[in-house]
Amino acid sequence: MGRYGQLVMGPAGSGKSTYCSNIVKHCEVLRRSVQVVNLDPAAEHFDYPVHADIRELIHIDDAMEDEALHFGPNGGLIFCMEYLVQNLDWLEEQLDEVEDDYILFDLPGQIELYTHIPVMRQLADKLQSWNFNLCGVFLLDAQFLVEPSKFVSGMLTALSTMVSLEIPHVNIMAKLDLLSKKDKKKLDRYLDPDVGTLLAEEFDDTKFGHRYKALNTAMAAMIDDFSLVRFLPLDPTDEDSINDVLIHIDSAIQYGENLEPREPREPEEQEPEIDSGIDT
Ligand SMILES: Nc1nc2c(ncn2[C@@H]2O[C@H](COP(=O)(O)OP(=O)(O)OP(=O)(O)O)[C@@H](O)[C@H]2O)c(=O)[nH]1
Ligand SMILES: [Mg+2]
Repeated sequence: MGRYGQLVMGPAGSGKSTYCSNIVKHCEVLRRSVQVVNLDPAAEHFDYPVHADIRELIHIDDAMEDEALHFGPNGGLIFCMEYLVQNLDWLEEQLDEVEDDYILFDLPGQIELYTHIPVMRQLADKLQSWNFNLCGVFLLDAQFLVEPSKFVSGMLTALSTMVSLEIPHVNIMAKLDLLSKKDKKKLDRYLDPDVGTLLAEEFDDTKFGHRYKALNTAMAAMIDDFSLVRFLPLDPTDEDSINDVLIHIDSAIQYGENLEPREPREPEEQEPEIDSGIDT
């Protein structure tokens, strides 16, 4: 069996660690083995069993409390991630111990890490050289997506991450359970967006919109023409929704194509049926 990995990315608080924990719980029911590696040196709390933890290599406090470095929280985080990519043999050792190689990498939420500095690309390249089939999983909080201007800004962040990593990429609209009824009704427009129309509605009657109409039109055309960015909805209270997301990512990394058939469960231990979507 090959090695498979998800790089779980997204802005601060977008739900990355919760997503990892939900996928682990979901896979337990499916009897699928999935491990999580915490790569957030500033993490304080996560409720999944951790296979490896960057804080054993370097902790954000190491960078902030060091007399010579004196970093603040943001510079400290970048320092730690650069330290990680200079010491990737630590990660290689941790990963060598895993038997079933399907790993979720829970990453920090500082957006510069994905858009401005090369550490994520270096990490992804290294994992691929260790035979990982990788998928970038980019989470954005649904509450920050259901307005045209926020949507475009989120979309461009996701796009810039996708372009810089050059690996299969899935965008997720997370925390759907927190949307109001009114916002839920608007959801279809954002899941299958016509960016030009969205922007025109938001900006056409404003001074800004008038001045930057050409720019907005070009941006919308680029996103539409290339179908570059789509979001998958994720409602953690709905197992089908978690399953759909997982099937999508599995197919992006071709997981499941060479799997051995699994033994069926005894009837008494059967849990609620969830279609794994994988032909066994
Ligand atoms: N209702 C709801 N709350 C969520 C969901 N996902 C995350 N949360 C909450 O949002 C907050 C942030 O979630 P985390 O999973 O820690 O987010 P994160 O992206 O790992 O955050 P950082 O690592 O700090 O960047 C927590 O209070 C979670 O309980 C969701 O799908 N639904
Ligand atoms: Mg987290």
